[in-house]
Amino acid sequence: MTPATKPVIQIKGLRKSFGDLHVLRGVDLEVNQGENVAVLGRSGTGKSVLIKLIIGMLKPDAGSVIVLGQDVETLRGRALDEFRQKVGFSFQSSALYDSMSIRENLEFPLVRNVRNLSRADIDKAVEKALDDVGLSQTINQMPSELSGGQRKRIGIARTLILQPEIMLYDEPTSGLDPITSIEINNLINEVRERFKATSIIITHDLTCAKTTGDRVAMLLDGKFERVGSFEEVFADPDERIKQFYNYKFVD
Ligand SMILES: Nc1ncnc2c1ncn2[C@@H]1O[C@H](COP(=O)(O)OP(=O)(O)OP(=O)(O)O)[C@@H](O)[C@H]1O
Repeated sequence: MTPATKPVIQIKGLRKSFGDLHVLRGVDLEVNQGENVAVLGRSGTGKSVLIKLIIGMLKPDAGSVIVLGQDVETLRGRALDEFRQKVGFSFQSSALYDSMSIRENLEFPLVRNVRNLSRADIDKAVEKALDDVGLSQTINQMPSELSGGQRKRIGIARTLILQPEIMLYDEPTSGLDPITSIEINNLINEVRERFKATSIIITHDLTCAKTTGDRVAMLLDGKFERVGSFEEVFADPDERIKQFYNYKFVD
């Protein structure tokens, strides 16, 4: 197997229900090293549940999630902490601490997760992470002084600072105007190029899926009904796809 086709996320027969609500009904997906997969689905179809299963925040009812060769369900304690450092999760809300400066927001995951770092190491890592997302000038600002797009970038920088092997983006463009969305899409692609990271991008945004996804996986009725290039997934759309994605998108 060549490195280009090495699967780093392997999901098989994954099922998850909450009482009578059968959210995931047999999800299968393989994501290869260095690949960006965009997961599209309507609100409430289980995209966040899927992410939580991938990072071990939820347990599957059936099926398996193997990430970086480890069965996520079996990870506990320190092994789970180490695993979560390799899998960066960028929240929909950016989840910045409003009372902390941008510098302090970026230091936070480092200080919490990496032991024995010197002040100089921390400063260097923060400066590099900010430079990676093109926002060096914001280092001493507060989150409230930044635009929505800048906050999303800082959220991504805060995830990148731990140099994860996998990036999970939850709605990276939600609430942004089309131009700022394009900038975030470009950043997601740059992250793949520069860090050779493997990414799953959860989105409702067709432009985001088209721009960032090497492949697109369409979650419908608890399963990935269609997986392939954007063009393949939207060729010959059935009624369920047409109903929700019948609008124009930016190229
Ligand atoms: N811990 C939980 N307990 C009970 N029900 C839950 C739990 N987590 C999610 N659900 C339900 O599972 C369904 C899928 O939720 P999920 O958050 O994954 O949707 P989503 O596709 O991410 O939606 P959105 O695009 O709106 O964020 C929803 O009906 C939700 O209410």
